[in-house]
Amino acid sequence: MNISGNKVVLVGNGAVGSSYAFSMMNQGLCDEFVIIDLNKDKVTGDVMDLNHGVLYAPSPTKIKAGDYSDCHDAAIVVLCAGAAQKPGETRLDLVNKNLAIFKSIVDEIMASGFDGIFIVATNPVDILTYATMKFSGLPTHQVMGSGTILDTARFRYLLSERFNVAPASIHANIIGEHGDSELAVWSTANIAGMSLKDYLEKHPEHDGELETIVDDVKEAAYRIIKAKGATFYGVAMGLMRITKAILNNEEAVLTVSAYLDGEYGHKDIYIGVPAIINRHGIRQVIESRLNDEEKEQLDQSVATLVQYLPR
Ligand SMILES: NC(=O)C1=CN([C@@H]2O[C@H](COP(=O)(O)OP(=O)(O)OC[C@H]3O[C@@H](n4cnc5c(N)ncnc54)[C@H](O)[C@@H]3O)[C@@H](O)[C@H]2O)C=CC1
Ligand SMILES: CC(=O)C(=O)O
Repeated sequence: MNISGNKVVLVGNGAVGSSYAFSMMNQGLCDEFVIIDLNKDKVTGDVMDLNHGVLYAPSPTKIKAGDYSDCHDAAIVVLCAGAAQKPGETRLDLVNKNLAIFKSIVDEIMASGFDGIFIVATNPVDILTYATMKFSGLPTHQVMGSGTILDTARFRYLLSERFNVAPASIHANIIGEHGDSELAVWSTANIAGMSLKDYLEKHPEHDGELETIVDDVKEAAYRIIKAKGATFYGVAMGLMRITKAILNNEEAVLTVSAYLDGEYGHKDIYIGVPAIINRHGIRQVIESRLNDEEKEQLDQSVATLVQYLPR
């Protein structure tokens, strides 16, 4: 596995990919950032535009247009290529179209000799992450998806608004499919070690508000797509956060789409769960304690995804 250098290659420079490129440049996280897309004019324009902002970034990134041969010495390849949902479509509706696109992209990347870490964002992300692992033949720890990193951020933002506590000080996760069957792990959610259940007993004015928060998380993408056609800033920050955890060898716990090999009672599936991320990719899936209702919901989410896996 290639764990030297910090070159990042982005494949898919649409709304999500270009927002990710901007957040990466803004944070100055890597020395070299290469962009690949079928739409070469858009890449040319974005590369110029991004480079014109580098002076004001905390440290300089060399940003350039590239092709698949650039992946050979990349530490990370981020996949944002493919079709996005139209209003009314679910993420799972995109599966056949995006699996076909991914087969050709992943084959080209592997032909370059790539041996780094894949981060997948394209939907349905859990299925495409599994497909990337299968198409690439890389070990499961070198392939991850953005999973529920965005849903967890939406959840913690909404909780922070409700309780007037910073999102970073709220410990609460959304797990499962990045999609309609995802679930909130309420049983372990806490603020400074105080469970949300205990917190609510002390703040009865918030009683009954929590279930609407989960609905708001699940509906967020549909509402944003209806309002402006696509969602991209939130996921771009989530992708940047995962990239940072890898490049800085952080051992950070993030809710990514990770391969389950018996954890939570499931095998041979990628799904959103908390996992420790470091320079080697996924070091370990964390098995949070779930209550019976949450376990049942996670089982349902796995059952939903299994039907779509390419076998
Ligand atoms: N995981 C998550 O949390 C989120 C995932 N998404 C997903 O990200 C994906 C991208 O969404 P957008 O950027 O909004 O779509 P977009 O349509 O703006 O961009 C897609 C890009 O992929 C490129 N592309 C298509 N086929 C290609 C190929 N064979 N090789 C290279 N480039 C190719 C297109 O030229 C285009 O630039 C969608 O599947 C969307 O559902 C979007 C938001 C959140
Ligand atoms: C589009 C999508 O997957 C999201 O915003 O959650």
